[in-house]
Amino acid sequence: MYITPTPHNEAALGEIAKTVLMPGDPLRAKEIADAFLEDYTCVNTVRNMLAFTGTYMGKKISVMGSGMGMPSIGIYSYELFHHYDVDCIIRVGSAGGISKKVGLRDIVAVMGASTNSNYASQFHLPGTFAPIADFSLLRHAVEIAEAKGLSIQVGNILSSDVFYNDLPEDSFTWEKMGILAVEMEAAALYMNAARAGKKALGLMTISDHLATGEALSSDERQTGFAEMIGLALDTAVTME
Ligand SMILES: O=P(O)(O)O[C@H]1O[C@H](CO)[C@@H](O)[C@H]1O
Ligand SMILES: O=c1cc[nH]c(=O)[nH]1
Repeated sequence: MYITPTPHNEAALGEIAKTVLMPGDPLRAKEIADAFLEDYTCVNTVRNMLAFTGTYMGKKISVMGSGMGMPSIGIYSYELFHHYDVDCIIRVGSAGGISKKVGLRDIVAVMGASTNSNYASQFHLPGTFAPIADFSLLRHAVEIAEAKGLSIQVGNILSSDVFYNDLPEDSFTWEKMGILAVEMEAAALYMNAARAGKKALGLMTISDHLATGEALSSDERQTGFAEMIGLALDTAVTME
């Protein structure tokens, strides 16, 4: 049974599309709607976690902020999957490079999301869960990126509960396991999708590199993110 609105989302059932793009920043959701969607309306303003629904290449698409961190995306993605009958969420975020294999502006398609969070404990599993992307979404995104000539890496990332780590060198401990980059939401999104029997994918643009200290300027982030958003939208449309 779908119960809307929720404590965090004032949209009515049907006002949110089956596919939702989720950046961490709700203002980026507005920028995405402005730049990519046609005939869009704002369907949520609760807590300023803005959500917009419009069309892209004739297909109904929503874009909504997730907030930062796993508790936040945990709430919003749960409600989208369970209360709004959303089928597919594509997280579009920034990430800090850990591996030398990734450089600034690269897009990382998140095949697996390792984590230092205990988000999975709620599922009472007799072991360790491996949060992974929906394969069909991942495959389409990689094929489209390659056709567009985008610089894309596919692999495992770290979804971290902390941005400011008291032991910054911890990040590099993950590198020996092939971790490409660090962000703060994908693992919870993938777990919620798995539990709901729905689809999720994370696409990240490398905005800074922990090993080199390099960081994109705000203008460069804008351009880089536009490539990632276009990729996410083209993937969403192809999946229909
Ligand atoms: O750019 P977004 O999507 O917010 O993602 C990254 O940026 C935030 C930290 O600055 C965290 O949410 C992290 O996951
Ligand atoms: O979570 C994040 C996102 C971008 N850059 C980082 O270093 N960490």
